[in-house]
Amino acid sequence: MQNDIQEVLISEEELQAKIKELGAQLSGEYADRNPLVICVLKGAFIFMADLVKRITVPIELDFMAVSSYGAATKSSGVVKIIKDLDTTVEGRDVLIVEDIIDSGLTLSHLIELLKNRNAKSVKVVTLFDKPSGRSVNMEADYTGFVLPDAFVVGYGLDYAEHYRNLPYIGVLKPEIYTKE
Ligand SMILES: O=P(O)(O)OC[C@H]1O[C@H](OP(=O)(O)OP(=O)(O)O)[C@H](O)[C@@H]1O
Ligand code: HPA
Repeated sequence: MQNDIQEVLISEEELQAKIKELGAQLSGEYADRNPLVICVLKGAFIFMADLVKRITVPIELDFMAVSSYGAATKSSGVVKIIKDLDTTVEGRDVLIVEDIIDSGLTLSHLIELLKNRNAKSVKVVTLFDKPSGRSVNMEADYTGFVLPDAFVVGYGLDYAEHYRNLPYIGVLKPEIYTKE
């Protein structure tokens, strides 16, 4: 698995230091608001677990599974909801936890959905942002790292469902996916 990685971009230690900072910022923003913190599965599962341990104020959690990449390195453009929330968002302060914003399609779809369901506020924290990939206008409220134009894996992010369990973020060797 490690042999398929061209370069480690962000180490485990750098990830944890940034997540601690984000947790402190969010604890300030959401004190006394009991936000509904929504994990966008599958990619954000590790970030969600590490982030909520760094939030020191009361929160509630929920999970949504969304997919648009399949076994590809470009978004299909069709955002499929595979698992919906268990909780109603009406009147709630909602914080979406994403692993990466690339084209922006997943988040623009989700934000519209949650606003249509009458959430009181919808904000986004993303660990990674790849601005070079954007096809729609989309900015997170809180961002961990800005990434270069490369397909990355690890720390929850996959290529064809593999590499999610790498503890760091790495650039995948292009020969792994050029047969697409
Ligand atoms: O900004 P975008 O171009 O929409 O890309 C970002 C989304 O793509 C990935 O999810 P994917 O659809 O691969 O599903 P997964 O989380 O199950 O891997 C990632 O986890 C984000 O949710
Ligand atoms: O660079 C990426 N890697 C893995 N999953 C992704 N989903 C959007 N961009 C990426």
